[in-house]
Formats: sequence, structure tokens, C-alpha cells
Amino acid sequence: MTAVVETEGLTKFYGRRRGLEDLNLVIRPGEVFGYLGPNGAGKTTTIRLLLDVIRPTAGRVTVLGVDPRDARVRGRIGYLPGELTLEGRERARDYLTFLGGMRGGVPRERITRLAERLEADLSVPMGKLSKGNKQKVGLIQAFMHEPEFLILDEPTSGLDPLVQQEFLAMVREVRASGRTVLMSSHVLAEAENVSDRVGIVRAGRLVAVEDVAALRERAVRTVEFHFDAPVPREAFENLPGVRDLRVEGTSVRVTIDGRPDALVKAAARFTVVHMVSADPDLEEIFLTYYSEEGERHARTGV
Ligand SMILES: Nc1ncnc2c1ncn2[C@@H]1O[C@H](COP(=O)(O)OP(=O)(O)OP(=O)(O)O)[C@@H](O)[C@H]1O
Repeated sequence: MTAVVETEGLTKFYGRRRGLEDLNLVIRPGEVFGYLGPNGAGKTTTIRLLLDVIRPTAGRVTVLGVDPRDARVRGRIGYLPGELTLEGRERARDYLTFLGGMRGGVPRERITRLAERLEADLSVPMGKLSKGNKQKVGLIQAFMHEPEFLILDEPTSGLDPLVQQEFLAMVREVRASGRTVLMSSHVLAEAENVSDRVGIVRAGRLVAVEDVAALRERAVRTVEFHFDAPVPREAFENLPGVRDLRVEGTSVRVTIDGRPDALVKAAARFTVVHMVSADPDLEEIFLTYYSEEGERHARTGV
């Protein structure tokens, strides 16, 4: 299958200032790719290159199999810019209807349904929309024509937590229909929920690309079992991935590194009355990885 995005040595300098350097990235059809990095890392630069808003200094890029300069590809993409400018007296609904017409006609009910889901007020003139409502209008226009590829720059900024959840549900639906999403963020927690893979960019360089499920599997977490009677320590010793074993009467507390399978099977030989497993803090794992491996990647390129 053709990659949705494929870049080779993609580079953008603004004069002497590095925006992005030597980006080699493939985004596969049907995945949600989280593009993460601190402010000024190069996320927006990458997105603008994909959309032909700016042109590369060096390197190559294809989007949905074609050069982004091919204007026909634009209609197949839904784009939420990071800095949205929605001004004027036109009502949000009229603006969205107009845009929908430009994109070959978007059913009115679809716009209404998206507005309901995001709790967006479309009766307000655009210039008078609150920041959060502007963001919602931006999201509606990105999703409404059901594009093959959604590029969302900081999509949840300004949205309250409940609306964020709804947005994430929308992203999952896009993936379920086999379409592709690239979303940028400077917060891992926001992207980890829905992303299949995450890429980290820093100071214009991609320092890591990780599978979220694999990252979770590598995570260190604490697990606690409570049994109906005291258990022998030996039953939990030397289990693969188990560290810091503490057996106190009827409870067992361990740190596990990787899969909990062996531990769960060992515990299942006794009567478990209660179990606590702290969710791995992906942000923490990622930061560890980011500071150790990431530094190495950045230095050596491997
Ligand atoms: N038009 C421009 N002219 C000069 N430098 C620019 C321009 N746009 C971006 N840069 C620089 O390129 C680098 C990458 O910026 P970019 O906007 O891509 O980062 P970002 O990861 O999107 O950050 P943010 O989260 O703040 O939007 C920064 O050092 C920025 O100052």
C-alpha cells in the first residue's frame, strides 16, 4: 500500500535558522501518528511542508502518493492549522456551508452532527467566537468532508476535557474507517490515548519514532495482589520481569518490567481477593527514553 506520507531527507531552513533537518518519515495508511515535540521543535514546519504552504530547502516528500504541489491532493486532506484565524461577521455555520460547497458539497446534517458532538455554537459571527469555539469550528471543517488524511496541528488546544474526549472518539472513528491521522502536540498525554505510533521531534530533528503499544509493554509498573490467606514467597521469586518482590502476609507487591503474564499466572494459583495495577506513566517512560536514547539518536543518528 502507498504510504500516506513519505519523506526523504526533508529539510527546511528559514535563512540560516533550522526549521527541520533531514526528516525521514513514513506514515502508513490507517494509522494515527502522534507528532510530538516542544515549542519550536519543527512540527508546524513539517506540516506546512506536507501541505505545500512552504517549500523544502532540500529533500523530497510525497503525500497520498503525490507531490504536495499537485493541487488535487488538497481536497483529499483535512487540515486544522495551529494558528486559526477566523474573523468577520459571517456566522460559523454559513462559513462551514460555504467551505463544504467548495469541497464538493458536505451534507448539512453532517455539520450539525459534528457541531453537536463538539458542543460548538455555530450561530455566532466568526469574529465573536471564543477561542475554544474557534478551535471547534476548525475541527469541524477538518473532519466534515471525511478526508482520507487528517492533519491536525495541536488539535485539543483550548478544548475542555469532555470535548477533548469526544474529539478523541472522532479520531478513533477515522482510524476505524481506514483513514489516516497525523496530529501534532507538545503534550504526550494528549497523543498517547489515540496514537498507534509517536514521533518525537526536537530542535528540527526527528529523534525517535515509537510504537505506543511497544512503549507501554516496556513500561515499568507496580502491581499488588491481596490473597485470602498468606502466600509463600517462593511462588513469586525469579519470575521473568519481576523485580522488587515484597511479600507481607496476604499481600504481594512487585515492580514488573514488561509483560505481567508470568506474575498473573503465579498469582492465579492462589485465591486473589483484590488486585491493584498502577497504569504506567507513559510520559515518564517517554521522557526517560527521550533523554537517554533521544540524545543518542540526535548525536549519532542511530
Ligand atoms: N517563518 C519563519 N521564519 C523564521 N523562522 C521560523 C519560521 N517558522 C518557524 N521558524 C523557526 O523554525 C523552528 C521550528 O518552528 P515550528 O513552528 O515548526 O515549531 P513547532 O514545533 O511547530 O513549535 P510550536 O509548538 O511552537 O508551534 C523554530 O526555531 C522557529 O523559530
